[in-house]
Amino acid sequence: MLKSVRLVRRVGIGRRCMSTAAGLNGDMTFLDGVDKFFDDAAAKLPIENGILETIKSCNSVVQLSFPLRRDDGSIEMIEAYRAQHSHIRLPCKGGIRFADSVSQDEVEALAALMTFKCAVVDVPFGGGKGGIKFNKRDYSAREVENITRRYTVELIKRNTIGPAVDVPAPDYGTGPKEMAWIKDTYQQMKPDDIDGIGCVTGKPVTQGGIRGREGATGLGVYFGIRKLFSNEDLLKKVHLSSGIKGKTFIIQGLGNVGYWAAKHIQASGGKVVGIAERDGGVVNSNGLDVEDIRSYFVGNNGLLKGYTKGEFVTDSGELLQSECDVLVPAALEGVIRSDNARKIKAKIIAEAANGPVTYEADEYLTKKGVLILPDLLLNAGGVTVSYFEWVKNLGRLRFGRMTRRFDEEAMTSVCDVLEDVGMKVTESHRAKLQVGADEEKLVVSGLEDTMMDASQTMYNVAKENGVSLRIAAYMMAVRRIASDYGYSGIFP
Ligand SMILES: NC(=O)C1=CN([C@@H]2O[C@H](COP(=O)(O)OP(=O)(O)OC[C@H]3O[C@@H](n4cnc5c(N)ncnc54)[C@H](OP(=O)(O)O)[C@@H]3O)[C@@H](O)[C@H]2O)C=CC1
Ligand SMILES: O=C(O)CCC(=O)C(=O)O
Repeated sequence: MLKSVRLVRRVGIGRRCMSTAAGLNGDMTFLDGVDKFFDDAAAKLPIENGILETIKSCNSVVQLSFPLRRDDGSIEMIEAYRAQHSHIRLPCKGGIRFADSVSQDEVEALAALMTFKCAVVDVPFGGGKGGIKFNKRDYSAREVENITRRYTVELIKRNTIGPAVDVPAPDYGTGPKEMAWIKDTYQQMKPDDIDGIGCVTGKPVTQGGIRGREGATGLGVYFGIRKLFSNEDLLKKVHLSSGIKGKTFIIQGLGNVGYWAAKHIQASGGKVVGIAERDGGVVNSNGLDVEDIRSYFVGNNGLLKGYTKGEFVTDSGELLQSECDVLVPAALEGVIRSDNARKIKAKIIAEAANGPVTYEADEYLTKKGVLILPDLLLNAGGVTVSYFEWVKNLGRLRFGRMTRRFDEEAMTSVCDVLEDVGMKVTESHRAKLQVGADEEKLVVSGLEDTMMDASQTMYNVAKENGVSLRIAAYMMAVRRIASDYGYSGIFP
C-alpha cells in the first residue's frame, strides 16, 4: 500500500516547498548552488525577470514512499522521488539514481541541471531526475528488482513516466538492467501504448536500446576534454601545451562514466596516474592500465584494495588533492568544496559527475585560475545518445538499417568510375571508402558532432562575455529556453 504521496508544485524563485537538505560541509546545498550559478548567468542576460523565474523554478516533484517485503519477511518503507524541472519541452528527461544520498534537494538540483544541459547540447527535452534512497549493496537482486518495478508503477499511477511525458535513464547506481525492468513494467501495465518502448532509455540493445549508449557519457567527456586540448587560448591560461598525449589525469569513480572516460583518455595517450574509488585509491606515476584495473575492480566486488599494479591509498579523498594536469570527478556532487578547494593542485577540473564542485569552491578555483569544464556540457553525452535512442524507439528502425549497404555500394560505384576515368584506386583506398555507417558509427558521429559544436559555442560565449565556461554554459541554456518562451508565451 502507498503510505504517503506528496505532489509539490514549485511556483517561483525562493518559494521552495520543502527543501530540507543540509549544506555541503558548510557550503550551500546542491540546489542552492545550482540556483546561484543560474542567477549569475541570468544577471548577464537582457531577459525579463518573470521569464527567468519561470525557467529557474522546478515545475513539479513527486515524493513517494512504498513498502518492500524484504527477503527475511519484514516490511521496509522505501523513499523515492521524481522531479520534473521543466515542461517547456516534453518529455522530461533525466536519469534515476539509487543511492543513500537521495533527497528532494538532490533530485531537484539534478533535474534543473538536466534542463540546462539539454539546452546546451540542443536536445529537445525538459529536465527531470528521479532517485530512490537506498544502497543497492544492502539488498538482494530480487529486492532491487521489486523496488525498481514498484517505483515504476508509482510513476505510472501519476502519469509521471511515458514516452511523451517523462523518460528516465541510467544515473548513479543504475544501468541497463534496471532500465529493462522499468521498460518491462511499463509495457505490462500499458500494453496499449504503441510507443511504450520509448518510456525509458539506456536499455540493453536487445530490449530496444541503442548501440553506444552505455559508454556515451564517458565518450562525451573524452570528446569535451579533447576539444579543450585543442584550444590554445585556454590552455595558455593553465600553462599546458595542446594535445592529450602525455598529460596526467586523476579519475574519481570507476563506474560507468569514470571507466569509459578513462578508457578513451588512455587510448589517446593520456596518462591515468590515479583512480579514486569509495574504498580507497590507486596511484602509479607511470600510468595505470584502465582495462586491467577495471576488471580487477569488477571482479573484486567494486573494491580497489588489493590491486598490485600501483600504490593503494586508503583515503581516496587525498587523490583529489594530488598533482595532475586534469582531475576528473566522476562520482557524486559536492566532492570539491571550500574545505578542500585550496588543496587542489590540478590545472583543469573536468566535471564528468553532476555538480562535483560547489558554488563556493567554483568561485575560489576560478579566481585562482583553475579551468573548470562544466558538467552542463561535459557529461551531456549520455542524454544526447538517450535522445537518439528515444528517436529510434519512436521510429521503430535501427539507424543505418536502410542506408549502410546502399552507401557501401554507392562508394563502390564511385571507385569504379574513378578507375574508368584512369585514376588508380588501391585496395586500401577502396577499404577506406567502401564503408556504410552502422548504428554505432552513426551514434558516435552524432555524439562527437554535438559535443564539438556545443563546446565551441560555449568557448565563444565565454570569450565574448568575459565569463567562466560554466557561466557561459548557463548563459547558452537560459538564452535558448527563454527563446522558447518567447515563441510559446505563458499559458494560458
Ligand atoms: N550514467 C550516466 O549516463 C550519467 C551519469 N552522470 C553523472 O556521473 C556521475 C557518476 O555516474 P555513474 O558513473 O553512472 O555512476 P556509477 O554508479 O556507475 O559509478 C559511480 C562510481 O563512483 C564511486 N564512488 C562513490 N562515491 C565515491 C567517492 N566518494 N570517491 C570515489 N568514488 C566514489 C561508486 O562507488 P559505489 O558503487 O561504492 O558507490 C561507483 O563505483 C554521477 O554524478 C551521475 O549523475 C552524468 C550524466 C550521465
Ligand atoms: O540519458 C539521459 O536521459 C539522462 C542522463 C542523466 O541523468 C544526466 O545527464 O545526468
